Amino acid sequence: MTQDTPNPESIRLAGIVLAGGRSRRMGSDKAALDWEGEPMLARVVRVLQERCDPVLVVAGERSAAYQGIDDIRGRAAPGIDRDRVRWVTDEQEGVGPLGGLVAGLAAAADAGAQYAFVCATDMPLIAPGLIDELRRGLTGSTQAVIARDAQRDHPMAGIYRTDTAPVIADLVAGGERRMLGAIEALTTHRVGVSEPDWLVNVNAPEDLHRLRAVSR
Ligand SMILES: Nc1nc2c(ncn2[C@@H]2O[C@H](COP(=O)(O)OP(=O)(O)OP(=O)(O)O)[C@@H](O)[C@H]2O)c(=O)[nH]1
Repeated sequence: MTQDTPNPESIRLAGIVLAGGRSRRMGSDKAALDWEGEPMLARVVRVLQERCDPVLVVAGERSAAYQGIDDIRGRAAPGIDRDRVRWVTDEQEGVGPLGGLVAGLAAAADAGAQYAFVCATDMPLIAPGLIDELRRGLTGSTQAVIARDAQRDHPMAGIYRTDTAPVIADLVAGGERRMLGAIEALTTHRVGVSEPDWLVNVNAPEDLHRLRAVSR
């Protein structure tokens, strides 16, 4: 069956922010870390809301991020429309971001979205332009469009069809834990993005210090 290439401008995109995990290398909850005056999670949600509806924040109840998420839920976060944010809990704890991806895609499908832009909470330089460039890479048969830079593929920055949730759930059930495992199993298109900074993520305090120094 051939599928028509969707019109990139008319695709309704949900947003998924993977925000669980342990933040072991950082030593504190990455979602709650300050970036230019706001928690990183709040920043990422605010940027996604420029292109995605709803935005789904996915984390496990025991994850380090829960504190940060609760802070953002409880506090007035400027620029965020809280009615368009949903909070999704990992179905299975401890299987890492791939488990969060399954829960997020299933929730996005329930919300009526055919596609979802997926990213991580630890990407403080993310911008709507990244979503626009990925969206233009979608064709009818594409199950995932992910960003790549000169070094590598970035499955944490991609648009996924929401009907791939069961495929990825099967991978997780089979023991797969790598995000790359998902894109190897799907019909994936890679897009070289014009601004590699959009893809920068911070894992440890030194990453954050370095990025703050160069962003000044
Ligand atoms: N929903 C969900 N998100 C996760 C999970 N594990 C990691 N993430 C998110 O996926 C992104 C990349 O996570 P990693 O840096 O690989 O893992 P981490 O647990 O955050 O950090 P480390 O403990 O230092 O490995 C981050 O935005 C995390 O918040 C998980 O089990 N569930």
